[in-house]
Amino acid sequence: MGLGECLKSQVLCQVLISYVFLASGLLINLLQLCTLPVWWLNKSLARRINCRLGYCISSQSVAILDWWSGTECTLYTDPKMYPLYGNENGIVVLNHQFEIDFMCGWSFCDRFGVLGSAKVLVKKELAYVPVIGWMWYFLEIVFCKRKWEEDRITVSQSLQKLRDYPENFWFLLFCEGTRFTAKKHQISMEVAEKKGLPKLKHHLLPRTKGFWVTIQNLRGTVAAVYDSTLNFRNNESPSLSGILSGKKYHADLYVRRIPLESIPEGEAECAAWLHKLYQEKDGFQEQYIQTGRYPGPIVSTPRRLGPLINWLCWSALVLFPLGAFLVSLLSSGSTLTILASLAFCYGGQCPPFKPHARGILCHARPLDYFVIF
Ligand SMILES: CC/C=C\C/C=C\C/C=C\C/C=C\C/C=C\C/C=C\CCC(=O)SCCNC(=O)CCNC(=O)[C@H](O)C(C)(C)COP(=O)(O)OP(=O)(O)OC[C@H]1O[C@@H](n2cnc3c(N)ncnc32)[C@H](O)[C@@H]1OP(=O)(O)O
Ligand SMILES: CCCCCCCCCCCCCCCCCC(=O)OC[C@@H](O)COP(=O)(O)O
Repeated sequence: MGLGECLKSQVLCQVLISYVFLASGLLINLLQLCTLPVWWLNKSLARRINCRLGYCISSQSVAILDWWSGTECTLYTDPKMYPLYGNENGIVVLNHQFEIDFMCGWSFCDRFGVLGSAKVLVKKELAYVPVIGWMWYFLEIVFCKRKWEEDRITVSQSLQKLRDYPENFWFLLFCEGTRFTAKKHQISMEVAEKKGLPKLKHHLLPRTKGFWVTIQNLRGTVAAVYDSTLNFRNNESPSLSGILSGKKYHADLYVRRIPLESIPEGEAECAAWLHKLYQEKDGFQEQYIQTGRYPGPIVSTPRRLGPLINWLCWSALVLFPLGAFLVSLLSSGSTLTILASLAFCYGGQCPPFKPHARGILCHARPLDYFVIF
């Protein structure tokens, strides 16, 4: 094991990364709160400031993925479409199978300059999570309760507000509505059978209402749907704890750009269109599993330095007071205080976290609970 790998596997490093994320995140949440008066004076300026502040938080997860773990994210797409990515608004339809799928999504957002403004239709529970949830509130993320009677009004209202958003954005939709597990797959295929729809092997049956309401409300604002299918090489089962301990994964993302005009307007037609899209996505996954490749060429999208620089700056800012505190603690000379501090630092160390299947958390260390939501 090299020095780098040895360092990355240290629990202390993972604790420090988490400390930087939480301390700087809360500080940024506070700065976001301070932008409230700006909303009344100049809404567009407030939104732009919040995009930058949001970037400071979400790019830390990109830095950990791209630079700390060294995970490679490869893009398969039509090179002719490449210049459009990041220069127009898009609705991203992504499969929801991996614990770190959103981190790979964020990494691609960064590579195309839309990380700060990235949007998602997310379950309401996440709005209350400090740092990420509070950041999302200021970024006008769309929350849903997964109760259509309530969502049809609130989701539409939130989407309408994005019509005059001052920056290009990608709006992410996990149409499956929940992360893939074997049990959920079995139930959803029973629903497919009842509805007379073809069975899917690698996806859950998509929920169509969120997609339809998004298309309906963002027509004229968004140029295209980016149909995106993600998988990992060599049957890797990536996890956040793996990323934190510096494990390198290999993500492959296949993106097709579908102009919004080609998507039907009526609810039933739009739903049928989405079901057909998921049947095609299922075919792409099958091809990937059989051949290790998606169709089409690979386009180079190198990781960017921005997230690393941002991460180093925030680390310096929040680690300095922590270092000063520890020095003053050590110089106090109280053996009891020093022993208590050491016990606190290492007390959270449990046996390694092992997911027994993709996406299922079965034995988590304290830090893993952060993403169990
Ligand atoms: C170039 C590079 C390109 C791309 C880069 C990639 C990405 C980057 C982009 C952006 C990144 C930004 C941010 C990412 C950061 C973090 C995000 C992380 C995680 C978020 C995870 C979530 O929160 S997912 C959960 C929330 N989202 C959703 O639920 C969306 C999908 N759901 C819907 O659309 C729903 O319809 C709804 C929520 C709007 C309403 O739900 P409800 O349940 O009330 O209604 P439904 O219509 O869905 O349900 C009733 C119908 O469903 C049928 N049914 C019943 N059981 C099932 C079943 N098991 N499976 C399928 N269908 C079922 C039932 O029969 C009803 O059918 P009807 O025919 O009667 O309608
Ligand atoms: C404390 C550790 C910090 C270390 C720094 C690393 C940065 C990591 C950033 C973490 C950001 C967390 C974003 C929350 C995303 C949650 C994804 C999620 O919630 O997926 C599950 C849902 O789809 C389905 O939920 P269910 O249908 O099971 O209900």
